[in-house]
Amino acid sequence: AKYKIVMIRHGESEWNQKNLFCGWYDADLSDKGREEAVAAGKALKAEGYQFDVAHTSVLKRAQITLNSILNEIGQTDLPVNKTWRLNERHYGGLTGLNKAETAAKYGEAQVQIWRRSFDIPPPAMEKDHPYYETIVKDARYAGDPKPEEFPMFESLKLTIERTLPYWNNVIVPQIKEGKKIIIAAHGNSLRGIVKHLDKLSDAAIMELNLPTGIPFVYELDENLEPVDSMVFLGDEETVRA
Ligand SMILES: O=C1c2ccccc2C(=O)c2c1cc(NS(=O)(=O)c1ccccc1O)c(O)c2O
Repeated sequence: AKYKIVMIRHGESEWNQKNLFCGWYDADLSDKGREEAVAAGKALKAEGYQFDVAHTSVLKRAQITLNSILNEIGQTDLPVNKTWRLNERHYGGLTGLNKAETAAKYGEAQVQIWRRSFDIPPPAMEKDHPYYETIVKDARYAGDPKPEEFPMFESLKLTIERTLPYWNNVIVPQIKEGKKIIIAAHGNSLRGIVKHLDKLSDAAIMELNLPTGIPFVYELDENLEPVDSMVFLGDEETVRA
């Protein structure tokens, strides 16, 4: 195929481990997540991968995953682009809640509605939310997104709508220049790219749960149409809901 691009969902975070909605909260990787990241680097090294540029989110769980990989393949000097557009979906007022708290606060029926919907957002993160200041005032965002654009909640639809402009305007031109690219991001931002590449329906993309810490490769033709979709390196465990 004309082009190849590698993507990876970050390793398990400390909040994944506790089954908390994480979203834009900057949780660290768990020990397991760090091990996953190192294993991913080793798998890429074993296949001889080298890159010209990396793209990741502004959240440390994706950045540390990427750094582990670059360390394993001996490319710690690689240019890395960090953007909020590759961040995880923003879970609004649910940020920091676990399953029991969510069901207790909103009821099981509402949870099932949210769980199955593509465009119904969670409740907004209000100013009195425990993590409002930590997230909204974080210096890493400094005006991007603009204050009037800064999300306080996202549906999967909204997440995909803010990820794809970065794919189309930044990553695609680099692919066409022949750059070898790795993207280290999050379950829902990667869903946006996968949905776009494979022309998946809203229902189909909601069925797709990318495993943490396993690199996958897309081979694209000259029109950036997939020749090979989502080929996992190492032991594949594609999780389908
Ligand atoms: O409540 C939600 C939800 C609410 C608002 C937007 C999106 C989602 C969503 O995508 C989701 C949910 C629950 C569960 N499962 S759960 O009910 O077991 C659950 C609830 C709370 C925290 C973690 C859990 O695993 C999921 O697997 C989801 O994908």
